Amino acid sequence: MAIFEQKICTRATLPQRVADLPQPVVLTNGVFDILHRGHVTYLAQARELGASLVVAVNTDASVKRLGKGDDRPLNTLADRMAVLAALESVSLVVEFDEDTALEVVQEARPDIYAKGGDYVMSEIPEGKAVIAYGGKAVAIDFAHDRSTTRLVAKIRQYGG
Ligand SMILES: Nc1ncnc2c1ncn2[C@@H]1O[C@H](COP(=O)(O)OP(=O)(O)OP(=O)(O)O)[C@@H](O)[C@H]1O
Ligand SMILES: O=P(O)(O)O[C@@H]1O[C@H]([C@H](O)CO)[C@@H](O)[C@H](O)[C@@H]1O
Repeated sequence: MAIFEQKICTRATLPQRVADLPQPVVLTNGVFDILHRGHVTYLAQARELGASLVVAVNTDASVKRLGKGDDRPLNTLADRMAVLAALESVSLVVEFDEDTALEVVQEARPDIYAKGGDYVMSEIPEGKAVIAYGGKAVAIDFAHDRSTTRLVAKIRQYGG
C-alpha cells in the first residue's frame, strides 16, 4: 500500500481521525470521477480555509443514483479515493453511500464545510447542518471552467 493511502479512513474511525487532525478542519464531498484542474484548484482553496481538509467521496452506487450516466463513475471508489489521498491539499478521505453527505458532516462536525460555487450553501443539507451547529459553510467560486462530463464527451468524440 502506498503511504498516502493511510489518509483513507473508515466511517467508524472518522470522528477520531478528524479529532487527531490539525484544527480547524474543513470538509467537502463529491464524486471526483476524473480529476481535473477545476477540482485540484478547488481542493487547494478549500484546504486554505482551515488547517486540514477531509474529502467525503460518493460510493459507486451513490454516484449511479445521481444520474450522471449509466457508465459513471468511470473510476471505481477505491481508485477515486486513492487519487484524492495522493493530493497534498487532502488530509483525510472517507466514503459515503447516502444520497448526500449530511450524515458524514454530522459525524465529523467540521468547523467549515466547503463546496464548489455551483451549490448554494443555505439550500443543501450539508450546508444547513453546519450552519445550524455554528460552523461556517463556504461556496468556492469556479476558477477554471472544467467538468468531468465534458472531458468524457470530448474523449468519446475523438476516440472513434
Ligand atoms: N471547475 C471547477 N472549479 C471548481 N470546483 C469544481 C469544478 N468542478 C467541480 N468542482 C467542485 O468539485 C466537487 C466535485 O465535483 P464533481 O465531481 O461533480 O465535478 P464535475 O467535473 O462537475 O463532475 P461531473 O461533470 O461528473 O458532474 C464539487 O464540490 C464541485 O462543486
Ligand atoms: O461531485 P458532486 O456531484 O458535486 O457531489 C454531490 O454533491 C451533493 C451536494 O453535497 C448537495 O447535497 C451530494 O448530495 C451528492 O451526494 C454528491 O456528493
